[in-house]
Amino acid sequence: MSWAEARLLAHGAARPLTARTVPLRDAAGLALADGLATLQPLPGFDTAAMDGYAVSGTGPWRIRAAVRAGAPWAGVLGPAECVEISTGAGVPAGARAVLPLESALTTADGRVSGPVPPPGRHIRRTGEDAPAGRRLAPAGTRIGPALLGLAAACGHDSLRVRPRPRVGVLVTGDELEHTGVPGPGRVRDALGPLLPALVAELGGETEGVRHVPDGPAGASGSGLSGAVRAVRGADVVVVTGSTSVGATDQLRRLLEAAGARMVVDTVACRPGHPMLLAELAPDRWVVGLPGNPYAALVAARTLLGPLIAALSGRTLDPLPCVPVHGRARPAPGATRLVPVAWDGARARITEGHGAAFLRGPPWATRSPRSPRTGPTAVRRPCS
Ligand SMILES: Nc1nc2c(c(=O)[nH]1)N[C@H]1C(S)=C(S)[C@@H](COP(=O)(O)OP(=O)(O)OC[C@H]3O[C@@H](n4cnc5c(N)ncnc54)[C@H](O)[C@@H]3O)O[C@H]1N2
Ligand code: MOO
Repeated sequence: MSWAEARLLAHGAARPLTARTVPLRDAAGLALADGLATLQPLPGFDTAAMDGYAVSGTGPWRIRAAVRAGAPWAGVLGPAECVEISTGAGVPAGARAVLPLESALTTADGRVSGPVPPPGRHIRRTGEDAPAGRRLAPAGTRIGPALLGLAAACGHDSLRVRPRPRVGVLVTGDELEHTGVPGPGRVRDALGPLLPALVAELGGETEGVRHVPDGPAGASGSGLSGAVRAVRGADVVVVTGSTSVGATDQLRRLLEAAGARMVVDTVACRPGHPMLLAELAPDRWVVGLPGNPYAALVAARTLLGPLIAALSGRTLDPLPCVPVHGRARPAPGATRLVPVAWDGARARITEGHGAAFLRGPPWATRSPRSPRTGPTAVRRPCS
């Protein structure tokens, strides 16, 4: 299976989690379950955009009232009349424009004079940004700070969202140490710390990280199969370091014995090819990541990212197609996955990306511009 196909299959495998309604303060980072429509026109009334005078006809203008933000004035301006007005206040009926304070003079008889502003000057018209009912974001949009502000501006107190998929992490490997500098033949666990942060970045929530011995399940139910059963309440169980064909690599045997449905079983990419995705029971997913840390990272981006996006009701972003420079070993018949840092419109391969090493990946950066807004010559989506 090609790398591109594996990504799409992982995204296509799962249906979105059941939607729930949450207050705005709890919605950051989640995905909209429904489109976001505005409950009122934006802005909701003709609004002064400058401190000054809302004037009618030509001057000099007689001042009828002082209008402040939040306290509308119900009168109607006639010719040569004005109100003193604050930025953000409602512009009264009959006003043609706002004359800024800096352009206005007061005459000896207390009237206002100044250049006649063109119609509509410094007035934000009702619904100028969006009429009431307009859909401003589709279902599946990830809710960032600006979208929260927009939702509030539209009059919403809560949003229907998809909850964060819950991910249980099982780290296997009898050679692993979880603190300090490992002794001879021992290895420091890099994935226990890496995965919760990656899961959060991908839009999920880690239920817990458990360390599981390599040995098969004994009568006590210990071992990987017992550990997978013990992860309750998670939508996805991620297992690291048990994907190969060695004596201690039990994940495929365990899945087969449990009657799991394999969705992705080995991918034509380097590193990370032993990765897998299986449905253990309806709506319960297992992602197998290779033990080599960089291989695990790319495998998680290949399968876990799209799976979490699907469970969250989000679409998969198209991949940008850009010129890349730097050294990468070709992988005949497979996709070579390398960390890249953006270097203007090009991507530079960061050194130190062997399957077992994490020296290069921390320097990888996301695209500085969306593939949809960048110059098309260098950012056509890859097929
Ligand atoms: N006969 C074959 N052997 C291997 C093949 C193969 O096709 N045939 N594939 C190799 C590739 S590629 C990979 S990747 C690994 C995948 O193996 P596992 O997923 O079973 O992982 P392990 O064997 O347990 O570990 C591999 C390597 O990674 C280190 N490791 C494991 N977990 C961690 C961790 N949490 N933090 C840091 N390092 C970790 C472990 O010590 C090993 O060095 O299989 C190859 N073999
Ligand atoms: O392909 Mo393995 O996944 O070399 O680390």
